[in-house]
Amino acid sequence: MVANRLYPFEPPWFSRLRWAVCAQEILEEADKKVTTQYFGVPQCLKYKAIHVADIRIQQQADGRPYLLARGDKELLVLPGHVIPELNGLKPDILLSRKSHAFALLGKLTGMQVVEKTGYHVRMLLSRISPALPDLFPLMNARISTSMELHFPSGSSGDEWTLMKPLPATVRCFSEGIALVLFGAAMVEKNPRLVHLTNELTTSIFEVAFIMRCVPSVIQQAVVWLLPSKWRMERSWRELGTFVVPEVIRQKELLASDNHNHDKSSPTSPDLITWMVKDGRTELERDPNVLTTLCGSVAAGSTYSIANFVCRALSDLTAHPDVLAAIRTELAARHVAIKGQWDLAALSGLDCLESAMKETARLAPGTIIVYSRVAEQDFFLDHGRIEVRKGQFVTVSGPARATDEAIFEDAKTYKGLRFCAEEKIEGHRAKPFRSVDSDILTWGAGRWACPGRMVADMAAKVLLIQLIDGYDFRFVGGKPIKPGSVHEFLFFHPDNQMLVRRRKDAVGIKL
Ligand code: HEM
Repeated sequence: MVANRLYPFEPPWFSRLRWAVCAQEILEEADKKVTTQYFGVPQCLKYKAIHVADIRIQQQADGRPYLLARGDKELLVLPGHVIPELNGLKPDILLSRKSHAFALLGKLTGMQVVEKTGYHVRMLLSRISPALPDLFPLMNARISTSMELHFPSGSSGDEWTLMKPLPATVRCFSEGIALVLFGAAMVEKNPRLVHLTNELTTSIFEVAFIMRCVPSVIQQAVVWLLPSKWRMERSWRELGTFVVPEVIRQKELLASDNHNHDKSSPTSPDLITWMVKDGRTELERDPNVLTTLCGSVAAGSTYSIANFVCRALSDLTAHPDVLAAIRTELAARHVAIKGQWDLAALSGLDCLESAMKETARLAPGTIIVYSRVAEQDFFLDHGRIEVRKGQFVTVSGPARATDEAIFEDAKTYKGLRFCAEEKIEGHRAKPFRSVDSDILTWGAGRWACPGRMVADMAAKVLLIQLIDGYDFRFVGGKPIKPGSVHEFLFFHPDNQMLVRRRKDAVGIKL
């Protein structure tokens, strides 16, 4: 028996639709630690008055694996405690790329090449993350200027302004991500790149989210009925008109520099420049492949950070005590560093780091994490779990992140839980940017998010200035719940909040 399948020969499309609208409830029910259980109709289906029989699934004992019908694939949901064992498996046994390309419908969204290469991932880890001290002032300037533009201006104490935080933060992070992808010179020369990567990302997600509801056999035809597919194709082509000539130009330049034996680091520490410089194989030097890799990094980054920052702001608005503690901490740091904020000054903010972890723990970007495909048969957990070649495996994020054995009062938001006196040492040793297989913000193992250092820096640049400079309030005092589609949780782009300049801001300018 399989979770989210009502009867053995149920057409997979029904599982697809249920998963698209009720993934959270389906996973939560399947995670319940019982041996055999009836699962009632998910609450959201009840509201929509769809009559389906009770879902009966066989669930093994506490912490044991189970099968989940997502509609497009049957996933083996593994217990979180096997993550260290999975981390030890070599890439010829367990691979992440295939499952990422599959989940975001690489064939339809134009990102299929990420199944063949992890070059962009390697570059983010080995070249971009170490270059963050150089990128910091440039990224900071772009994000901060955009913040001034898209958040309410005016003197402190002004009337509240009703605004949509997600589109505003997406604009800020598009500036930062464009810089990481293309470098300052290219973005200044072609400001259109900022909006273009944003448009591309939006249409990629629209195509993927809608087409995940359509049976696989007709996807290739049906996708062309979507306006977002046409928009996406246009954006990919336009992106190519910027990236391809730049790659060719840099390759020619490099060829002449190599001739002069120039082995120095490039002057601009951006993804394109590094990919051109380090590319060894045909694939890694192909301008069209590099265009796709830049587009797929944009897709994986901008909305992830924007969603996270909006969720964090919303959590802090709902918990003024946590917000006050962070403001006090920021004011103290501001005085200690005499207002000179650099990359080092963003670290060691215990309260802020704790609140960031808590938001990521309770409102992750996706409820299933550590998604991989088995390339060979193997056994786990002392031979108790058998995984067959070709099997898609995953881990339930909420089952791990809200496990009472790991987190006390696990389902309750406690923004300062990680910096409590008895936890502070562990907290400082594992700041927000660290891979943590209890919270799973970044996944885990060798394929944990390669953009986590960039995300940590960019999120703090915006969060610190927003927390110090603005007051936030819910419309009608009603807290905002995360939206969800398939396994993805998000802050809805149409969500509104009331925002105004803060009277007693200490004036942090990064
Ligand atoms: C708060 C923001 C972000 C969150 C929560 C997040 C989370 C994640 C997670 C959970 C994964 C899957 C890891 C796994 O399978 O174990 C992932 C993959 C990835 N992330 Fe992020 N991410 C964020 C920001 C970024 C940024 C800023 C970048 C780039 C600059 C980025 C680039 C990527 C890429 C390229 C992958 C795919 C890795 C692969 O194919 O192996 N992410 N991210």
